[in-house]
Amino acid sequence: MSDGSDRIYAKPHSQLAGFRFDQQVVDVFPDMINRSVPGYGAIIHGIGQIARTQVTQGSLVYDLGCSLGAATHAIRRGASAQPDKIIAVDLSESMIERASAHLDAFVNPIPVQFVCADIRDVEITNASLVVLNFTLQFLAPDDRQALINLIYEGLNPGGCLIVSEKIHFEDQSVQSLIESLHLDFKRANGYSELEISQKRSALENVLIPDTLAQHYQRFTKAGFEHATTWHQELNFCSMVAIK
Ligand SMILES: C[S@@+](CC[C@H](N)C(=O)[O-])C[C@H]1O[C@@H](n2cnc3c(N)ncnc32)[C@H](O)[C@@H]1O
Ligand SMILES: O=C(O)C(=O)C[C@]1(C(=O)O)C=C[C@@H](O)C=C1
Repeated sequence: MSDGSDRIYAKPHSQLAGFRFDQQVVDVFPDMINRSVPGYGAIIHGIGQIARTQVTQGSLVYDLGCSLGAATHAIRRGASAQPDKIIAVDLSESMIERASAHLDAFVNPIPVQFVCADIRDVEITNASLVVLNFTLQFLAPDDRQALINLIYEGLNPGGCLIVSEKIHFEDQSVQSLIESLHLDFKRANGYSELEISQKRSALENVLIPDTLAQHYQRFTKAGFEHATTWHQELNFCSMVAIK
């Protein structure tokens, strides 16, 4: 039985498979993401604050790639208007199972519908807020623009999209400096060199980061006229685009 601490890569793996959001990741996910992503807690808190003004009466809210629903619960706590519901989508059955099982522990009048599906197949409509919190980076790069276009079309006027991502820097010196600071962050959170290097290999070709410029170009191409980065810590940032 797991105590919730992430030791997935603590022992040498003879064959390293690509990273997957399976049951063993579900069992340690909160610990893993907090120890791996600088600013994760602040971003979840900020999503709740953005929800306070952005979520509108009778609209729909989408949490795409919801994992265990951390952003969903922040939105429920933060929203000051009553949306129809939050549609929280994830492709991992294990994630959706665990998120659904724990829903009743969070008492709140805003209904949540957990859906196990590919976010590329979800119909987005009447949306006041759409969240992609560290999800877009796992989609094939060629599929990213089409998803942002669909989200733009499904947002109500004034509606907003939050995209949090691991980012890559075009400038090699900046990339190496920030990357080494991120490795220090992981070490300071108790990950060994073996854990860090095995996780890095597992994420190769699975998590493909864009540059900030690529994100902004994508927003503009979809039709968004307003976008900014509202949070950044090292190579992890959160952007907001408003229709
Ligand atoms: C880093 S986690 C997201 C964390 C979560 N949003 C949070 O705030 O805690 C990425 C999630 O995206 C999901 N995912 C990746 N590709 C997906 C896709 N094509 N459709 C639906 N979910 C996807 C994974 O299963 C995983 O649970
Ligand atoms: O880039 C890394 O080293 C990570 O561990 C990042 C990351 C992410 O951004 O989603 C990858 C997988 C886990 O979900 C937790 C964190």
